[in-house]
Amino acid sequence: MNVLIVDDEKNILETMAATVTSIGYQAFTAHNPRQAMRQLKEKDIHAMFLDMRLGKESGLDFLKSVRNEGIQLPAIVFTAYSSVESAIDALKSGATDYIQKPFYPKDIKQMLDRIHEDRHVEAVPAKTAPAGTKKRSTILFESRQESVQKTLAVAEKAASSEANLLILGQSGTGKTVLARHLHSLSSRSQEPFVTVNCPSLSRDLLESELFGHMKGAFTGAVSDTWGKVAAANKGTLFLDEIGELPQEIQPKLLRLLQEKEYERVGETQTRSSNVRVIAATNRNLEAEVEAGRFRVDLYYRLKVIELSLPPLVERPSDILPLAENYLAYFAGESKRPNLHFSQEAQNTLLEYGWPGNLREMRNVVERASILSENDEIGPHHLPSSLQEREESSIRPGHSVPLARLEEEHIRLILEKAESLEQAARILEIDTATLYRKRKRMGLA
Ligand SMILES: Nc1ncnc2c1ncn2[C@@H]1O[C@H](COP(=O)(O)OP(=O)(O)OP(=O)(O)O)[C@@H](O)[C@H]1O
Repeated sequence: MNVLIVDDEKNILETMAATVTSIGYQAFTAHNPRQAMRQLKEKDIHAMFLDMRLGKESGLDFLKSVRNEGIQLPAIVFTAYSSVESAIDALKSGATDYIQKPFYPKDIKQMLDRIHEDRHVEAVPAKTAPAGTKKRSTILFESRQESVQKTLAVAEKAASSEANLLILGQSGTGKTVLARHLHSLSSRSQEPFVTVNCPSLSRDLLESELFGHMKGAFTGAVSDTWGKVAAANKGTLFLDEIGELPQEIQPKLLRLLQEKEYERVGETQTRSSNVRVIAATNRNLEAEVEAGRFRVDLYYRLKVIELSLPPLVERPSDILPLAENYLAYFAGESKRPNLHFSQEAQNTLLEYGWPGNLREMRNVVERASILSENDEIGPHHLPSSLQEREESSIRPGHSVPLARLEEEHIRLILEKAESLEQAARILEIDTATLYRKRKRMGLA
């Protein structure tokens, strides 16, 4: 991934370039808006770090002109000035995120890794797209699976309400993508969408990241700052991995949700906020509540509307459409429009358990599209983990009685599922029926 750093200070440019290179990405630098614009137009730049102040020129004016040129790459703005206005201005001028100085290499790494992962999600070319070009995307908000259709229908209705939303699902099932989608469908879509990743910071830093702090509030608090609650004002605050929210911060978040009020760390003045909260978790929050690790009142505040994204293994009828959609994207990227899966490859995709869910599938399809030497993707282009299953002679189309096929299918699903209830949902039969079948088959 190619990263452009735009700053008028030579030492920042050099340090940032060294940091970006050490993370494993390619760094390009520019001292002023003209140099930066030239690089954006001439090179294939995938992400940009930009200072608010570029000598006498404004970084945000430059960002606006970049957006006016139709260049849509992710842009992160350095804000040295600890005012909430600067963060909000940055987001309104088209910044994807902002980062306050001083920052650490791990902050840069986290941001770049996220952009790298989202690159195909956004599917936005860094260079100006000619007018009328259809934007390709790997994202598919359609499903043939009834459970997902229901979730998407509720999501569409809930998007326009002001209710807090809780998205549940294993890692890689698309919680973040859905949260962004909900924001884009809401009346807040023109305002910022701000993400806070709850487990990535220590308790103190997370509290300050959320609410901001006053100079001297804790060791390392060298200046006053505003947090992401302030930056998300009028927009959406996305709390990722909410199940990891430290217990000390939970009452403060509850107050924000209930009273729409908060205080910066180290300050007594109460501030009011206008944010809509979308939270996501891959944990069983109900169990966290029962174990006393998550406040029950906060849980109920967050889950006014709950949206559950099932693991891919519970969406068997979506496996091929999703894989085909990814393939169409990568085929377009590599200008090989006839790229397709062989029948055998399709069977392998269908039979795999997809523990990494949609994220894993996208990576598998991207890899296969790179490895295939001609237009057909065969099973040998798929990672060996997809083929490592017990070869069974009991398969559809083989000469086996129907009852044996049913038995084998139930056995495999029971092996993969986390509970009898989950297996019953996948099989679309009720739990009692599955219980009886399992007993009869001697699998209990
Ligand atoms: N609706 C979708 N259509 C196609 N691909 C999707 C969709 N949603 C998610 N993905 C793919 O899955 C990847 C992971 O999505 P996302 O980050 O939203 O998952 P997550 O549930 O938030 O994961 P984690 O809990 O690990 O943060 C995305 O980068 C994208 O490639």
